[in-house]
Amino acid sequence: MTAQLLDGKATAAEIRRGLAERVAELTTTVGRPPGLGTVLVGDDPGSHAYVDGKHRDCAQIGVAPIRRRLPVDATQQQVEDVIDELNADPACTGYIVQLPLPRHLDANAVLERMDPAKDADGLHPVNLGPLVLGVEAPLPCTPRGIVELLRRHDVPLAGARVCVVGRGITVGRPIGLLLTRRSENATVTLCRTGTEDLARHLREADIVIAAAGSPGLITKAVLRPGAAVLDAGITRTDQGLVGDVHPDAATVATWLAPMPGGVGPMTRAMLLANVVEAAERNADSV
Ligand SMILES: Nc1nc(=O)c2c([nH]1)NC[C@@H]1CN(c3ccc(C(=O)N[C@@H](CCC(=O)O)C(=O)O)cc3)C=[N+]21
Repeated sequence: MTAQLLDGKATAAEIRRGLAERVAELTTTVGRPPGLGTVLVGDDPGSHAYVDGKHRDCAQIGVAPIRRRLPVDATQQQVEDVIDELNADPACTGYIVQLPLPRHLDANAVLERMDPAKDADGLHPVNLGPLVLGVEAPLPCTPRGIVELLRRHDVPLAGARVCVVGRGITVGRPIGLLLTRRSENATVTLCRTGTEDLARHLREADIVIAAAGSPGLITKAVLRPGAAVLDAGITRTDQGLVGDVHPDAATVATWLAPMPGGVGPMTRAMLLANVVEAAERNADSV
């Protein structure tokens, strides 16, 4: 058996086509396109590549890119000045601060200074409250992308046993909150790589979401035959980017969202969706 592809690349392209139509309409009614800002501090090549990708996505659907770059030794004040500037800029509908920030900066203070209405990542503390409450607010992009990918491939969620590995703020922790909403009704076990008997939790799961940043962690040996497997892990090595899911997993899984081509493109599509939705909310309120 070889797993069917949860094709994030194709699904994201389809989502972008729908968003492009909404952007065209907004641009006409509002008189200017929605704008997505990125704040990049330092010169980490990986971060540069990700941010470039986000700007390419913007260009494809007619969203205006707003780039802000700061040197690796930027002060807290300099970064916060950029945040204040984007908060005040009416052309900037939403923006992200590319993480991680250099260690000398206080990332939480930077994120808290953002206007929550412009939080394209859905990671502002003010937007994490509604995530827990299940009321409307921008959703974290990777969890939203994972749910969208599963839905569009008719992978059943209601009653499914989901094992998440990784309890990070961008993926693991919030995906547990999304999947246990009434609209999804999954049963979620949230593990870390050090969870005792991790293999036992994994073997019980109908759906495995790997977000640990631990290359090759999920092998066929720890999977229930027929499980759906989504790789949200990404580690930069000398051999290139490596996911959390071992290639042999494809021989026992029914569904596989691979890295690359699975969760990553969906994350980027959801960033665009968050910006377009923010622009639509703004257009409705004037
Ligand atoms: N404020 C903030 N928001 C983020 O969303 C954020 C961040 N900081 N910091 C870094 C991580 C990482 N991340 C990725 C998104 C897409 C791909 C992606 O599209 N990957 C391609 C492959 C990329 C390649 O080949 O270079 C794929 O999986 O097919 C990867 C990584 C977003 N992040």
